[in-house]
Amino acid sequence: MRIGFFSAKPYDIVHFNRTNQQFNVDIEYFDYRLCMQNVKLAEGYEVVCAFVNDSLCEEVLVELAKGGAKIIAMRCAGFNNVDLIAAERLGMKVVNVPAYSPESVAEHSVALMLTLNRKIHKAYQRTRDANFALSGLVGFNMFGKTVGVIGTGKIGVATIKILLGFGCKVIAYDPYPNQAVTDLGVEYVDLDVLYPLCDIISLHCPLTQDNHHLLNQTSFKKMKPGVMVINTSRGGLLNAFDAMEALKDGHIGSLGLDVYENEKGLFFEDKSSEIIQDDVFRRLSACHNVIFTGHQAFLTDEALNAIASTTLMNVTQLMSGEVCDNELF
Ligand SMILES: NC(=O)c1ccc[n+]([C@@H]2O[C@H](COP(=O)([O-])OP(=O)(O)OC[C@H]3O[C@@H](n4cnc5c(N)ncnc54)[C@H](O)[C@@H]3O)[C@@H](O)[C@H]2O)c1
Repeated sequence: MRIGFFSAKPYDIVHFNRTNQQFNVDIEYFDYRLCMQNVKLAEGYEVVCAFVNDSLCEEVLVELAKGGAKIIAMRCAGFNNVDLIAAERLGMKVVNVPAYSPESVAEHSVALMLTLNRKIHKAYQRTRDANFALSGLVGFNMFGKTVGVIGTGKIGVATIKILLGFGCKVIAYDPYPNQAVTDLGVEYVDLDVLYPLCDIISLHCPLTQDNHHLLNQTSFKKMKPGVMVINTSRGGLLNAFDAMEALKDGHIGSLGLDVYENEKGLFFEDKSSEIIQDDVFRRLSACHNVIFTGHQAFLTDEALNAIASTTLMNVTQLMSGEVCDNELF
Protein backbone atom coordinates (compact mmCIF):
# COMPACT_ATOMS: atom_id res chain seq x y z
CA MET A 1 0.00 0.00 0.00
CA ARG A 2 1.33 3.45 -0.93
CA ILE A 3 0.11 6.66 0.65
CA GLY A 4 0.46 10.00 -1.13
CA PHE A 5 0.50 12.47 1.76
CA PHE A 6 -0.37 16.08 0.84
CA SER A 7 0.23 19.36 2.70
CA ALA A 8 2.95 17.60 4.70
CA LYS A 9 4.63 19.79 7.29
CA PRO A 10 7.70 18.88 9.40
CA TYR A 11 5.55 18.16 12.49
CA ASP A 12 3.32 15.79 10.44
CA ILE A 13 6.35 13.93 9.11
CA VAL A 14 7.89 13.51 12.60
CA HIS A 15 4.67 12.12 14.11
CA PHE A 16 3.67 9.93 11.15
CA ASN A 17 7.18 8.47 10.77
CA ARG A 18 7.29 7.65 14.47
CA THR A 19 3.84 6.03 14.45
CA ASN A 20 4.51 4.24 11.15
CA GLN A 21 7.14 2.09 12.85
CA GLN A 22 4.15 -0.01 14.02
CA PHE A 23 2.33 -0.01 10.66
CA ASN A 24 5.17 -0.06 8.16
CA VAL A 25 3.35 1.44 5.19
CA ASP A 26 4.98 3.29 2.32
CA ILE A 27 4.36 7.05 2.73
CA GLU A 28 5.47 9.67 0.23
CA TYR A 29 5.24 13.20 1.65
CA PHE A 30 4.38 16.18 -0.55
CA ASP A 31 4.63 19.68 0.88
CA TYR A 32 2.06 20.83 -1.71
CA ARG A 33 -1.59 21.50 -0.99
CA LEU A 34 -3.66 19.06 -3.10
CA CYS A 35 -5.46 20.90 -5.88
CA MET A 36 -6.20 20.55 -9.60
CA GLN A 37 -2.76 21.95 -10.56
CA ASN A 38 -0.78 19.20 -8.83
CA VAL A 39 -3.22 16.29 -8.68
CA LYS A 40 -0.95 14.37 -11.09
CA LEU A 41 1.48 13.93 -8.18
CA ALA A 42 -1.03 11.51 -6.67
CA GLU A 43 -0.88 9.13 -9.63
CA GLY A 44 -0.21 5.55 -8.55
CA TYR A 45 -1.12 6.04 -4.88
CA GLU A 46 -4.00 3.88 -3.62
CA VAL A 47 -4.39 6.13 -0.59
CA VAL A 48 -4.38 9.92 -0.61
CA CYS A 49 -3.93 11.49 2.80
CA ALA A 50 -5.20 15.07 2.97
CA PHE A 51 -5.80 17.91 5.41
CA VAL A 52 -8.20 20.80 5.96
CA ASN A 53 -7.16 23.07 3.09
CA ASP A 54 -6.57 20.41 0.45
CA SER A 55 -9.10 20.52 -2.34
CA LEU A 56 -11.15 17.36 -2.76
CA CYS A 57 -13.80 18.75 -5.05
CA GLU A 58 -15.38 16.58 -7.75
CA GLU A 59 -12.84 17.64 -10.40
CA VAL A 60 -9.88 16.63 -8.22
CA LEU A 61 -11.55 13.39 -7.09
CA VAL A 62 -12.14 12.37 -10.71
CA GLU A 63 -8.42 12.79 -11.43
CA LEU A 64 -7.46 10.93 -8.24
CA ALA A 65 -9.70 8.02 -9.23
CA LYS A 66 -8.11 7.92 -12.71
CA GLY A 67 -4.70 7.76 -10.98
CA GLY A 68 -5.77 4.71 -8.95
CA ALA A 69 -6.77 6.27 -5.63
CA LYS A 70 -9.23 4.15 -3.69
CA ILE A 71 -9.11 5.76 -0.26
CA ILE A 72 -9.18 9.38 0.84
CA ALA A 73 -7.76 9.48 4.36
CA MET A 74 -8.54 12.81 5.96
CA ARG A 75 -6.18 13.37 8.87
CA CYS A 76 -8.63 15.77 10.54
CA ALA A 77 -12.14 15.78 11.96
CA GLY A 78 -13.78 18.20 9.49
CA PHE A 79 -14.49 17.02 5.92
CA ASN A 80 -16.33 20.02 4.46
CA ASN A 81 -13.61 20.19 1.75
CA VAL A 82 -14.48 16.70 0.41
CA ASP A 83 -17.27 16.16 -2.11
CA LEU A 84 -18.60 13.01 -0.45
CA ILE A 85 -21.26 12.43 -3.11
CA ALA A 86 -18.66 12.47 -5.88
CA ALA A 87 -16.33 10.23 -3.86
CA GLU A 88 -19.08 7.65 -3.33
CA ARG A 89 -20.04 7.75 -7.01
CA LEU A 90 -16.38 7.17 -7.93
CA GLY A 91 -16.24 4.16 -5.59
CA MET A 92 -13.78 5.78 -3.22
CA LYS A 93 -13.85 5.32 0.52
CA VAL A 94 -13.37 8.35 2.73
CA VAL A 95 -12.20 8.19 6.34
CA ASN A 96 -11.49 10.87 8.92
CA VAL A 97 -10.19 11.22 12.46
CA PRO A 98 -13.34 12.20 14.35
CA ALA A 99 -11.74 12.56 17.77
CA TYR A 100 -8.03 12.98 18.26
CA SER A 101 -7.89 15.36 21.16
CA PRO A 102 -10.93 17.55 21.78
CA GLU A 103 -8.98 19.12 24.64
CA SER A 104 -6.33 20.46 22.25
CA VAL A 105 -8.92 22.62 20.45
CA ALA A 106 -10.88 23.46 23.60
CA GLU A 107 -7.75 24.64 25.41
CA HIS A 108 -6.75 26.77 22.42
CA SER A 109 -10.21 28.36 22.33
CA VAL A 110 -9.88 29.29 25.98
CA ALA A 111 -6.31 30.52 25.38
CA LEU A 112 -7.74 32.94 22.79
CA MET A 113 -10.39 34.08 25.28
CA LEU A 114 -7.85 34.73 28.03
CA THR A 115 -5.35 36.42 25.71
CA LEU A 116 -7.97 38.79 24.33
CA ASN A 117 -9.51 39.43 27.72
CA ARG A 118 -6.28 40.08 29.66
CA LYS A 119 -4.53 41.67 26.61
CA ILE A 120 -1.54 39.33 26.90
CA HIS A 121 -0.59 40.04 23.27
CA LYS A 122 -0.30 43.76 24.04
CA ALA A 123 1.48 43.24 27.37
CA TYR A 124 4.03 40.96 25.68
CA GLN A 125 4.93 43.67 23.17
CA ARG A 126 5.04 46.40 25.80
CA THR A 127 7.27 44.63 28.31
CA ARG A 128 9.75 43.65 25.57
CA ASP A 129 10.04 47.39 24.97
CA ALA A 130 10.43 48.14 28.69
CA ASN A 131 7.01 49.78 28.66
CA PHE A 132 5.35 48.74 31.91
CA ALA A 133 2.37 51.10 31.71
CA LEU A 134 -0.95 49.37 32.34
CA SER A 135 -3.34 51.77 30.59
CA GLY A 136 -5.45 49.98 28.02
CA LEU A 137 -4.85 46.55 29.56
CA VAL A 138 -7.96 46.32 31.75
CA GLY A 139 -9.71 42.96 31.38
CA PHE A 140 -12.66 41.32 33.13
CA ASN A 141 -13.05 38.37 35.50
CA MET A 142 -14.12 35.20 33.70
CA PHE A 143 -15.83 34.19 36.95
CA GLY A 144 -19.55 34.88 36.69
CA LYS A 145 -19.52 35.75 32.98
CA THR A 146 -21.98 34.11 30.58
CA VAL A 147 -20.45 32.11 27.74
CA GLY A 148 -22.49 30.77 24.81
CA VAL A 149 -21.18 27.56 23.29
CA ILE A 150 -22.55 26.83 19.82
CA GLY A 151 -22.07 23.14 19.06
CA THR A 152 -21.80 20.75 22.00
CA GLY A 153 -20.03 17.73 20.56
CA LYS A 154 -16.62 16.57 21.71
CA ILE A 155 -14.83 19.95 21.54
CA GLY A 156 -17.83 21.91 22.81
CA VAL A 157 -18.08 19.66 25.88
CA ALA A 158 -14.33 19.93 26.60
CA THR A 159 -14.61 23.75 26.33
CA ILE A 160 -17.65 23.84 28.61
CA LYS A 161 -15.81 21.83 31.29
CA ILE A 162 -12.91 24.31 31.32
CA LEU A 163 -15.26 27.30 31.45
CA LEU A 164 -17.31 25.83 34.29
CA GLY A 165 -14.00 25.44 36.15
CA PHE A 166 -13.52 29.21 35.84
CA GLY A 167 -16.95 29.80 37.37
CA CYS A 168 -18.56 30.94 34.11
CA LYS A 169 -22.26 30.47 33.47
CA VAL A 170 -22.48 28.47 30.26
CA ILE A 171 -25.49 28.29 27.96
CA ALA A 172 -25.52 26.30 24.74
CA TYR A 173 -27.11 25.83 21.37
CA ASP A 174 -27.05 22.62 19.35
CA PRO A 175 -29.79 21.18 17.11
CA TYR A 176 -29.00 17.82 18.77
CA PRO A 177 -28.75 18.47 22.53
CA ASN A 178 -26.29 16.30 24.42
CA GLN A 179 -27.39 14.81 27.76
CA ALA A 180 -23.81 14.99 29.07
CA VAL A 181 -24.03 18.79 28.70
CA THR A 182 -27.38 19.04 30.46
CA ASP A 183 -25.91 16.88 33.24
CA LEU A 184 -23.19 19.52 33.70
CA GLY A 185 -25.95 22.02 34.50
CA VAL A 186 -25.78 23.80 31.15
CA GLU A 187 -29.06 24.98 29.65
CA TYR A 188 -29.80 24.68 25.93
CA VAL A 189 -31.43 27.77 24.41
CA ASP A 190 -32.23 29.00 20.91
CA LEU A 191 -29.66 31.21 19.20
CA ASP A 192 -31.89 34.28 19.50
CA VAL A 193 -31.95 33.76 23.27
CA LEU A 194 -28.23 32.97 23.46
CA TYR A 195 -26.94 35.97 21.46
CA PRO A 196 -28.04 38.85 23.73
CA LEU A 197 -27.16 37.06 26.98
CA CYS A 198 -23.52 36.22 26.33
CA ASP A 199 -20.29 38.03 27.19
CA ILE A 200 -18.39 35.47 25.11
CA ILE A 201 -19.62 33.31 22.22
CA SER A 202 -17.55 30.36 21.04
CA LEU A 203 -18.22 28.27 17.93
CA HIS A 204 -17.75 24.49 18.10
CA CYS A 205 -19.92 23.13 15.29
CA PRO A 206 -19.01 21.78 11.84
CA LEU A 207 -19.48 23.90 8.72
CA THR A 208 -22.44 22.55 6.76
CA GLN A 209 -24.53 23.81 3.85
CA ASP A 210 -27.07 25.15 6.35
CA ASN A 211 -24.84 27.17 8.64
CA HIS A 212 -22.56 29.06 6.25
CA HIS A 213 -22.10 32.57 7.74
CA LEU A 214 -24.10 31.58 10.83
CA LEU A 215 -22.48 34.63 12.43
CA ASN A 216 -23.22 37.61 10.22
CA GLN A 217 -24.41 41.22 10.38
CA THR A 218 -27.87 40.13 11.62
CA SER A 219 -26.59 37.84 14.36
CA PHE A 220 -23.87 40.29 15.47
CA LYS A 221 -26.60 42.94 15.94
CA LYS A 222 -28.47 40.59 18.29
CA MET A 223 -25.39 40.13 20.51
CA LYS A 224 -24.53 42.05 23.66
CA PRO A 225 -22.46 45.14 22.77
CA GLY A 226 -18.79 44.41 23.47
CA VAL A 227 -19.19 40.64 23.10
CA MET A 228 -16.10 38.50 22.54
CA VAL A 229 -16.45 36.09 19.60
CA ILE A 230 -14.22 33.02 19.23
CA ASN A 231 -14.08 30.75 16.20
CA THR A 232 -11.84 27.68 16.22
CA SER A 233 -14.23 25.61 14.07
CA ARG A 234 -14.35 26.57 10.39
CA GLY A 235 -13.87 29.97 8.81
CA GLY A 236 -17.06 29.80 6.74
CA LEU A 237 -19.18 29.89 9.90
CA LEU A 238 -18.41 33.59 10.33
CA ASN A 239 -18.77 36.42 7.84
CA ALA A 240 -15.43 38.17 8.35
CA PHE A 241 -16.46 41.35 6.52
CA ASP A 242 -19.52 41.71 8.78
CA ALA A 243 -17.34 41.00 11.82
CA MET A 244 -15.00 43.81 10.76
CA GLU A 245 -17.92 46.25 10.50
CA ALA A 246 -19.22 45.12 13.93
CA LEU A 247 -15.73 45.65 15.41
CA LYS A 248 -15.59 49.13 13.88
CA ASP A 249 -18.82 50.23 15.55
CA GLY A 250 -17.78 48.53 18.82
CA HIS A 251 -20.57 45.98 18.76
CA ILE A 252 -18.02 43.17 18.84
CA GLY A 253 -15.52 43.94 21.61
CA SER A 254 -12.93 41.37 20.58
CA LEU A 255 -12.48 38.58 18.10
CA GLY A 256 -10.33 35.44 18.28
CA LEU A 257 -10.00 33.44 15.08
CA ASP A 258 -8.07 30.23 14.53
CA VAL A 259 -9.87 29.71 11.23
CA TYR A 260 -10.71 32.06 8.40
CA GLU A 261 -12.97 31.56 5.40
CA ASN A 262 -10.20 32.41 2.92
CA GLU A 263 -7.38 30.72 4.82
CA LYS A 264 -6.60 28.38 1.92
CA GLY A 265 -3.25 29.41 0.40
CA LEU A 266 -2.53 31.63 3.42
CA PHE A 267 -2.49 29.51 6.55
CA PHE A 268 0.20 26.87 7.10
CA GLU A 269 2.62 28.89 4.91
CA ASP A 270 5.28 31.51 5.67
CA LYS A 271 3.95 34.65 4.01
CA SER A 272 6.09 37.05 6.05
CA SER A 273 7.93 38.46 3.03
CA GLU A 274 4.80 38.85 0.90
CA ILE A 275 2.08 41.48 0.76
CA ILE A 276 -1.15 39.82 1.86
CA GLN A 277 -3.72 40.56 -0.83
CA ASP A 278 -6.79 39.80 1.27
CA ASP A 279 -7.94 43.22 2.48
CA VAL A 280 -10.44 41.90 5.02
CA PHE A 281 -7.74 39.74 6.59
CA ARG A 282 -5.28 42.66 6.65
CA ARG A 283 -7.75 45.05 8.20
CA LEU A 284 -8.83 42.52 10.81
CA SER A 285 -5.28 41.59 11.74
CA ALA A 286 -4.42 45.28 12.19
CA CYS A 287 -7.02 45.60 15.00
CA HIS A 288 -5.61 45.50 18.54
CA ASN A 289 -8.67 43.53 19.70
CA VAL A 290 -8.43 40.79 17.05
CA ILE A 291 -6.15 37.77 17.33
CA PHE A 292 -5.53 35.33 14.52
CA THR A 293 -3.83 32.01 14.94
CA GLY A 294 -3.23 30.03 11.75
CA HIS A 295 -5.44 26.97 12.26
CA GLN A 296 -3.24 25.67 15.05
CA ALA A 297 -5.85 24.78 17.67
CA PHE A 298 -5.19 21.07 17.07
CA LEU A 299 -1.42 21.42 17.27
CA THR A 300 -0.38 19.53 20.39
CA ASP A 301 1.93 16.57 20.63
CA GLU A 302 -0.91 14.39 21.94
CA ALA A 303 -3.23 15.36 19.08
CA LEU A 304 -0.58 14.80 16.40
CA ASN A 305 0.19 11.33 17.80
CA ALA A 306 -3.51 10.45 17.87
CA ILE A 307 -4.02 11.78 14.31
CA ALA A 308 -1.13 9.67 13.01
CA SER A 309 -2.22 6.45 14.74
CA THR A 310 -5.91 6.78 13.82
CA THR A 311 -5.13 7.67 10.19
CA LEU A 312 -2.76 4.74 9.74
CA MET A 313 -5.21 2.41 11.51
CA ASN A 314 -8.05 3.63 9.24
CA VAL A 315 -6.15 2.91 6.02
CA THR A 316 -4.75 -0.40 7.25
CA GLN A 317 -8.24 -1.61 8.19
CA LEU A 318 -9.75 -0.58 4.84
CA MET A 319 -6.91 -2.04 2.79
CA SER A 320 -7.25 -5.37 4.58
CA GLY A 321 -11.04 -5.41 4.09
CA GLU A 322 -11.83 -4.95 7.77
CA VAL A 323 -14.63 -2.76 9.11
CA CYS A 324 -13.43 0.77 9.81
CA ASP A 325 -15.54 2.81 12.24
CA ASN A 326 -14.28 6.08 10.78
CA GLU A 327 -15.61 5.51 7.26
CA LEU A 328 -17.78 8.48 6.29
CA PHE A 329 -20.45 6.67 4.29
N1 LIG B 1 -9.14 24.57 14.59
C1 LIG B 1 -8.82 23.30 14.64
O1 LIG B 1 -7.64 22.94 14.68
C2 LIG B 1 -9.92 22.26 14.66
C3 LIG B 1 -9.58 20.95 14.99
C4 LIG B 1 -10.59 19.99 15.06
C5 LIG B 1 -11.90 20.33 14.78
N2 LIG B 1 -12.19 21.62 14.43
C6 LIG B 1 -13.58 21.98 14.14
O2 LIG B 1 -14.36 21.76 15.29
C7 LIG B 1 -15.63 21.25 14.88
C8 LIG B 1 -16.27 20.51 16.04
O3 LIG B 1 -15.53 19.35 16.32
P1 LIG B 1 -16.08 18.21 17.30
O4 LIG B 1 -15.02 17.19 17.37
O5 LIG B 1 -16.58 18.80 18.56
O6 LIG B 1 -17.31 17.67 16.44
P2 LIG B 1 -18.56 16.81 16.95
O7 LIG B 1 -19.10 16.13 15.75
O8 LIG B 1 -18.20 15.98 18.14
O9 LIG B 1 -19.60 17.92 17.44
C9 LIG B 1 -20.17 18.86 16.60
C10 LIG B 1 -21.48 19.31 17.23
O10 LIG B 1 -21.99 20.40 16.45
C11 LIG B 1 -23.40 20.23 16.39
N3 LIG B 1 -23.94 21.00 15.27
C12 LIG B 1 -24.11 20.62 13.98
N4 LIG B 1 -24.64 21.65 13.28
C13 LIG B 1 -24.81 22.67 14.15
C14 LIG B 1 -25.31 23.98 14.04
N5 LIG B 1 -25.75 24.45 12.87
N6 LIG B 1 -25.32 24.76 15.13
C15 LIG B 1 -24.89 24.30 16.32
N7 LIG B 1 -24.39 23.06 16.49
C16 LIG B 1 -24.35 22.26 15.42
C17 LIG B 1 -23.61 18.73 16.27
O11 LIG B 1 -24.93 18.37 16.64
C18 LIG B 1 -22.56 18.23 17.26
O12 LIG B 1 -23.08 18.10 18.55
C19 LIG B 1 -15.28 20.37 13.68
O13 LIG B 1 -16.38 20.20 12.82
C20 LIG B 1 -14.18 21.16 13.00
O14 LIG B 1 -14.76 22.02 12.05
C21 LIG B 1 -11.24 22.57 14.38
